[in-house]
Amino acid sequence: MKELQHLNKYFLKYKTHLFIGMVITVAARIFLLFTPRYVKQIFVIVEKALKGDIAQEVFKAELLVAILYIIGAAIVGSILTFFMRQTIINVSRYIEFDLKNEIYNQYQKLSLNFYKKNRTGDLMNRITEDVSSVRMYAGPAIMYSINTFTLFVIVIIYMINASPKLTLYTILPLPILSVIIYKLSKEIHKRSTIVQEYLSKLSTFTQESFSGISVIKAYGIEPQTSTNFNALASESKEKQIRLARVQAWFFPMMILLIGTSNLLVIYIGGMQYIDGEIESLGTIAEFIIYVNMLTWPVATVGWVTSIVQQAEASQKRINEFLKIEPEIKNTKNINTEITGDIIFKNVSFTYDDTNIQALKDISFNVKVGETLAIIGKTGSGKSTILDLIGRLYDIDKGAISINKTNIEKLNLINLRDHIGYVPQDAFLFSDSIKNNIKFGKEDATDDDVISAAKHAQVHKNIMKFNDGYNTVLGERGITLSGGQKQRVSIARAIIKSPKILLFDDCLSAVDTETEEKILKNLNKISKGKTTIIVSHRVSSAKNADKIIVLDNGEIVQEGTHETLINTDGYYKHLYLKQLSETTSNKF
Ligand SMILES: Nc1ncnc2c1ncn2[C@@H]1O[C@H](COP(=O)(O)OP(=O)(O)OP(=O)(O)O)[C@@H](O)[C@H]1O
Repeated sequence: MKELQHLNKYFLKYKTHLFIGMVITVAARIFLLFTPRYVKQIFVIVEKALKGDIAQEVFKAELLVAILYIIGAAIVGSILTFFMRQTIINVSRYIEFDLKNEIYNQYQKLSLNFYKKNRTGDLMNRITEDVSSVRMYAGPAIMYSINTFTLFVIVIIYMINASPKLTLYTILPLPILSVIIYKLSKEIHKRSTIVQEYLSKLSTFTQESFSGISVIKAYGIEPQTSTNFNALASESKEKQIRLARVQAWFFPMMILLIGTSNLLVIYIGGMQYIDGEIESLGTIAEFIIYVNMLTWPVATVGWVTSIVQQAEASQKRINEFLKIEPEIKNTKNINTEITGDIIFKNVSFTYDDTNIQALKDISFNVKVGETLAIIGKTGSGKSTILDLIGRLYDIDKGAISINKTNIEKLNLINLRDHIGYVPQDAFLFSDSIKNNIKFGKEDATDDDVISAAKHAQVHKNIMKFNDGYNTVLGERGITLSGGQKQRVSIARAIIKSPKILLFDDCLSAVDTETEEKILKNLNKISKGKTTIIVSHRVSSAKNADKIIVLDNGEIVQEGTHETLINTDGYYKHLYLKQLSETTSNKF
């Protein structure tokens, strides 16, 4: 129960609801317990009438009163049961909502490294499956526990009052029932966890197949994919059948044990009646109802125990994530002015998970209003530099400063707010084009959106769609071409009008003519801003104020386009190669 203490703050938050729920639960049980007592009463009245102890009119009147009591108590009890669920189960839904938000907010705070170390499925499971099983504890488990406790205490008092001996025999099989249900619930949970695992394997498999359907079709591997799917589905079916087998025992076991208790009541009660130990057959009827009333609550003791164990395990997994301190911490809460003067001083950086040293002793600076281009072979560390400016990772050695302040001392939110970043792999959300662009600036007007799209040279393409800017993009923006996606992503960065613009090879999918136009526009809008362009193309770099060439995490060349094309090295080689490609493309 240690892990579940995390929920105490929520129980405290909803204490009024919970208290009302508890009072209603107790009241509902009290009313429902009227039935057996009045059933007995009816037996007594009938017995008296049969013996001729009461007149016909009195008999009818007393019978009517008893029946009305039973009906009235059942109605009130049912209404209270409705409100019992409405209060306690609702509280569990509120707690579920709060907990999901708490986990989601924590996820948002955690750094990229966390996402690399944990699989998406696991992250999803904690916010869905684990929260669901915790909710079962916060709602049904608590409700059934109060229910069982109240019912048990009242019923046992009533039963002992009526016949202590009969009480003993009646409740004897109940603990056995509880233990059996506990064992069954545990087994059901074990098997249903396996079933869940298979269901998520199946959905991951199908999701991947649908996302990669073009590759599957292009390679003609549909039959192989179907065979793999069938194999997985058939394993999943086996697990489902194993689960159904153990679930099938649940009700037969309950019926068997209720039957045994009923038989004991009738047999022992009958013997006691013959021996004159109990006065009326009504007591036997009353006890039969008690036994049936007790069976489900007693069974729930086993069930609730298993729910609490599952919830404890789930909350433990949730707590593990909630306790993680974000690696990248915001050390300053007040905003610091950011103008975009960037200095890298002897920066080295190694990725934790791969142990790859991506940057080795890098030093450079970009002044406000300047454009820096970074050129280099694939894997040379270009994207890493951009990630470090946005403090997606903290560095091992050296210092990165903006406005002469170490970025670790800047307000993180403010820093990222001043950066317009266009990643290599443009990610668009399943939303309208307009909202995808506005993502960078929530309060942007339609005119701002259009202007950003024009600067990114994508306005004309957007206007060709029937719904224009309201065109909804499918999963990962499948209705757009690679180049269009890149340009929407550029518009998203431009609209923010940030102090620092970071472009990570984001013109790779557009033709050189469009690239030229975009670069010209960028030149206009980046006045007074710092721009860093990562590229494999000399055409993207040539107009930059400064160019650095990276190789294997080190700066191997540095200068302007003019100086670099006149110096032997990677840049000149690349320039000549791309120049000859352009020339040959013209013919
Ligand atoms: N998230 C990461 N985790 C671990 N290693 C990484 C990660 N990102 C990059 N690396 C490694 O760091 C090195 C530099 O990668 P980086 O992405 O910075 O290169 P790049 O020059 O941008 O390459 P490209 O031109 O192909 O985009 C590579 O060896 C890469 O494998």
